[in-house]
Amino acid sequence: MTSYRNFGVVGGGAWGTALAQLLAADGAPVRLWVREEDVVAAINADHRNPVFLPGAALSASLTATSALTDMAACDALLVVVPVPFLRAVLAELPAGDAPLIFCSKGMEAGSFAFPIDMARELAPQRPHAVLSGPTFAHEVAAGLPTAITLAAADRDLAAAIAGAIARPHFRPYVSTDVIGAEIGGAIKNILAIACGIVDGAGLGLNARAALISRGFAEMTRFGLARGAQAETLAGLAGLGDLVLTCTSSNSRNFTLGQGLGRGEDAETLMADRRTVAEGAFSAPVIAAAARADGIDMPICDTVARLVAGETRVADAIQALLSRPLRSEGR
Ligand SMILES: NC(=O)c1ccc[n+]([C@@H]2O[C@H](COP(=O)([O-])OP(=O)(O)OC[C@H]3O[C@@H](n4cnc5c(N)ncnc54)[C@H](O)[C@@H]3O)[C@@H](O)[C@H]2O)c1
Ligand SMILES: O=P(O)(O)OC[C@H](O)CO
Repeated sequence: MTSYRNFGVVGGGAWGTALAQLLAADGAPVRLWVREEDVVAAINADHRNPVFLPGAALSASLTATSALTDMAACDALLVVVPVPFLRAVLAELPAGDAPLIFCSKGMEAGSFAFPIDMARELAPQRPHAVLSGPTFAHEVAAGLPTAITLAAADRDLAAAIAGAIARPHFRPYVSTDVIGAEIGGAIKNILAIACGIVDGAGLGLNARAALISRGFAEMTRFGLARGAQAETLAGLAGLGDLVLTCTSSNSRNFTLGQGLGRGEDAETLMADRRTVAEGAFSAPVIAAAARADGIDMPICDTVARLVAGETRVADAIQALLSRPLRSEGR
């Protein structure tokens, strides 16, 4: 079985930096591609990422570069670029056959592509995998216990990557259900915005539990229709991540929702921020994909309309609560 030792990480936001630190903590050399020159300089000089992961001390063996060509020497690449910018970065990656392990959570506007779909188009010669689950970056960087799904169509590839990135406190579970892992991560972000809205609007914990449960029903309908396995959606990359992000103000998606719930408008909340709330990008895309496929996803659709400023929170809640009664299995 191939063993991967020379990891590169593409994307120096909070999650890319935390994953690079995970792999470099034992002194292994890890190369991190970072778009922002000030962040490259801070990582190399001070071993810190003050913009995206303040507070985490980084190993000296983690070095940053702003040149994607420097990633050519790596034998596996973790790709951690937010989905709206992913296509452009993939197109600039140097050619090679090192596997790409996608760690971003979302669906691209227009194409309805998940990261793996973009990779099949732009880097078909490379093997592909997905890493997704309940993983706040600052906790992983701090070495707190974490479990995650590592999915690849080729089980041997998934097992080889899982073995190479596993650490005593970081436990990947192997799966071949790539689409399930991608769908779980993309949809939980949207539902975290919904739960933040409920929190910000002071609607109570019953409402939050109802949203998590009915939101999971939406994730399951969408996933099963696209060939995902129910056990993946009920696992770390689906329900596990849904519970984490829907219950914590450490989540950027949840805090965006809290602002919306307090009556602030989405444009103001998202202006000038350097971090991403992927759910705001994915909500209209998943809602449109579901509509096109005839899949009922009222919560995701409502989040999409709230983020677009097309409805007000009070009206949206009223509309959701006044839908016709139905069986729970639907
Ligand atoms: N932060 C977490 O705890 C966490 C955990 C798991 C998964 N994720 C996922 O990882 C992905 C990256 O999130 P993050 O938290 O690392 O990012 P972040 O919010 O910390 O930082 C934003 C990132 O976007 C990049 N960016 C901004 N504009 C860009 C452009 N035009 N072209 C290319 N890149 C651009 C920045 O360079 C930076 O890397 C997202 O899909 C997120 O859902 C995040
Ligand atoms: O801060 P969020 O909402 O992007 O969530 C971060 C991770 O996806 C949690 O698993």
